[in-house]
Amino acid sequence: MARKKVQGDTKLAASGRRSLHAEKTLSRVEASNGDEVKFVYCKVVLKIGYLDLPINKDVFHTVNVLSSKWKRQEELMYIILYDILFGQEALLAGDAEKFLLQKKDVLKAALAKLLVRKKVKHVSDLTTSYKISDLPKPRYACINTLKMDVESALLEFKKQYEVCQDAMVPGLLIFPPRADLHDHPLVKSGSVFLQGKASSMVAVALGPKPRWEVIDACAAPGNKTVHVAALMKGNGKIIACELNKERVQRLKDTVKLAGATNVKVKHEDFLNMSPEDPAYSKVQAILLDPSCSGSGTVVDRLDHLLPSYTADSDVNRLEKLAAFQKKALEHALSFPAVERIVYSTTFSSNLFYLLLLLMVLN
Ligand SMILES: C[S@@+](CC[C@H](N)C(=O)[O-])C[C@H]1O[C@@H](n2cnc3c(N)ncnc32)[C@H](O)[C@@H]1O
Repeated sequence: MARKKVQGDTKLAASGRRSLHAEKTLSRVEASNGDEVKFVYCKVVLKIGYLDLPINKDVFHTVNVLSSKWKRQEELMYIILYDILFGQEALLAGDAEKFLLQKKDVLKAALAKLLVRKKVKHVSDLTTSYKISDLPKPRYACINTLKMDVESALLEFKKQYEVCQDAMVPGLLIFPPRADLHDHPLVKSGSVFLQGKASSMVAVALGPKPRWEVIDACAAPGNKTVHVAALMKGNGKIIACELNKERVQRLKDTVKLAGATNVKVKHEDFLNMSPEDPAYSKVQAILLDPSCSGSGTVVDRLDHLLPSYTADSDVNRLEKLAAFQKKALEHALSFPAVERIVYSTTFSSNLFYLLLLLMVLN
């Protein structure tokens, strides 16, 4: 069996801000390892740095250059604006980049005005002048299309909330920041799952076809498992693997509540699932959402305020997690029929990101 190797593009994962621009601009990356060319297409899907966002918003607000066409792609505009204002490399030119590049001088002038208005000299001072807590965060909920269609869910929610559909993730609804949906009947019945935008992109990025066999390698509590099941319209087969006994029960409960009958829950260490086992010979896709530091959500977690927190314990934990993630990714790559892997994790640099890599293998 040929062993697939991640080549070259792992640096995308680590290259921070530039890589975040890759979503719309990187279409094909080839990496050669002698006679093995395995990693042909890679896409970094999510990319909003919380700290840059308010600056970019203020700049756009000041210059008002976005036509309605570009407003519909606002997130992409923020990323390109980031590159124009703070990037160090030449931009790859698509239509969106060309459009904003024409406004480069106006945008830079707006940033200069913002510095004056905020009474700071440098952009780094500007960044710290924004408080994360000042950013209103919308609430998201993902419709379980195994139980309910999007229109019916919208009709129901609109009785109570101002709600709209997300432009990027089908079936994802956006609610106002303070909407509390935990006790909503549609949530209780498993027709809707409370899942943030980043998490909701994972199954969509995997893009499973209804007849596929899929492994969800680190599955509990199972929100992504049931999202994959819904995208497969309840057909095909999902093997949902979970190591932790208590969490296996949670996973089973989620699957049952969602009515996802094509999911087989396995209480096992993913690393012990043998790629040579005939039971997995037809597995075409793997969703890999391994335990991670959550550092990409550090602003919400506030771990550093815990009495047990020390910088050393954090480093130790990160090293262990990183070693596990590497093993798990290598293991996923060793399944013979796998064509697609989505690897999802959070990481932090001086900004905060969730990283989602889609690997299409041949
Ligand atoms: C980030 S959570 C997964 C979240 C899940 N994908 C979801 O969206 O609901 C990671 C899970 O992987 C499990 N896990 C950790 N190591 C594992 C291993 N070696 N094999 C299988 N599961 C593992 C953890 O117990 C945890 O439940």
